[in-house]
Amino acid sequence: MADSENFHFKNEAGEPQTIKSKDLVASIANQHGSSTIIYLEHEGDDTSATPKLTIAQGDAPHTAQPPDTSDTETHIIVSTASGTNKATSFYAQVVQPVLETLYPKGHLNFILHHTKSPETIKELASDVFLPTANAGTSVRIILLSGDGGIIDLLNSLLSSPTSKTHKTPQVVLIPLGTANALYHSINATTTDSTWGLRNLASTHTKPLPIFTASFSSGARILVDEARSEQALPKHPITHLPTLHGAVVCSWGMHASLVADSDTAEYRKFGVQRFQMAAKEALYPSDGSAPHTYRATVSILQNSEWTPLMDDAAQEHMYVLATMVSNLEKPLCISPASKPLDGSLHLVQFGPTTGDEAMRIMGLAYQGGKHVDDPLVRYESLEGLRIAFEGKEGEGRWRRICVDGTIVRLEEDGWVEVRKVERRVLDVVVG
Ligand SMILES: Nc1ncnc2c1ncn2[C@@H]1O[C@H](COP(=O)(O)OP(=O)(O)OP(=O)(O)O)[C@@H](O)[C@H]1O
Repeated sequence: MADSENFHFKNEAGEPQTIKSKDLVASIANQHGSSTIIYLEHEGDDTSATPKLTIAQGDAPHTAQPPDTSDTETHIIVSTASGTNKATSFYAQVVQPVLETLYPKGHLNFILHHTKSPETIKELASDVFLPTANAGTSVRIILLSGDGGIIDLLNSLLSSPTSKTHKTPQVVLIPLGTANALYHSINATTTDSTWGLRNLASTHTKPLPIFTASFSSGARILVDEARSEQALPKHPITHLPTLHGAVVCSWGMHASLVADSDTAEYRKFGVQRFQMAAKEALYPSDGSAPHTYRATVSILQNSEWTPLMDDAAQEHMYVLATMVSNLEKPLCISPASKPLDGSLHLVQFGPTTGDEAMRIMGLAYQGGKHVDDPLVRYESLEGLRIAFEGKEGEGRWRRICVDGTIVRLEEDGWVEVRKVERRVLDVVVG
């Protein structure tokens, strides 16, 4: 029997048991004619701590029927350096036993990959997943990573043309990164506390909406804690440096704090690293005011580009276009965005004091109340363009964030973001 909050079952001794429905991964029929109930137990209120997995036998209504996997090539990617390096132990302690239970025979054919470098996921996508999908085989990728893993998949899958027989690969997101914006946005309206494990038995998918960011020719990706630079992939037709994203493109305070906090030292602090870097940027050690960011920002609405404001008034602190509602589980950046709805929203505010910026961002952590603040501009759009036109001398103020990747532009550089209609990855949903 299931009520909305609790799931009831009888254990092997016939004793009644109750668990929270949100912790139930699946209740499935087993070969003994009874049920196998898979659920998680959380320690205290710390939702970031690895939960305890329980697999019980008993009598229960069935909530899932794991699909036949014989026609699908299933890959598991464990992104070993995501978040606080927990993906390896989470796979061994939680994901692997769940897969063995859901797919007693099928899991023997699943192909397991542990990442060895920042290139592993990109190489798998271009060398294995794309050719397999192009040959007309169904590919399902179980991805234990943060947003970076999805972006790596996306960009590599888009780097070569697809064939006539191509089948869009599916991805099951298991959130093992720092912010996990895409996962938390897809699940913003659900009460699922199973770290995406419930979707391991699901056959429902939705296309992942994406955007394209095109850059001026001198744009470079900053890597290795900004100690080195990399060229961006070039678009096959426009030949412009190009990145594809599914979460966010930002400049100003957001891009700076993502960039500044992407060091081994900061990463140890998990999701706190973003707020720590924000404080450093907003309260410079010399006591000066936070930086005023200067560039011409334009928005695309109803197929027309319009500057956000008069050129002389173009000063900013926060400029961000997003396809998701939540940048972190508690940080609702765009309350009007619904899961995988394909919308793009602008969040912008101008130069202000550190205290005011903290107040505005504090409202975002209260369910997205910042969008009602008079200082914040919030609207739906089809594209965003940021052109520096020599207005920012120092490179650190010309850093753009595309889903966590940091791109530094030239003094007269520019970036243009547009939604694109292309089906590259299907996300498995509940
Ligand atoms: N073994 C490894 N060595 C070096 N880099 C790795 C390794 N494994 C994964 N990476 C890279 O580390 C990055 C991890 O990014 P990911 O987004 O998954 O985690 P995160 O940044 O902690 O989370 P989020 O983006 O959700 O905040 C990816 O770019 C990935 O390619």
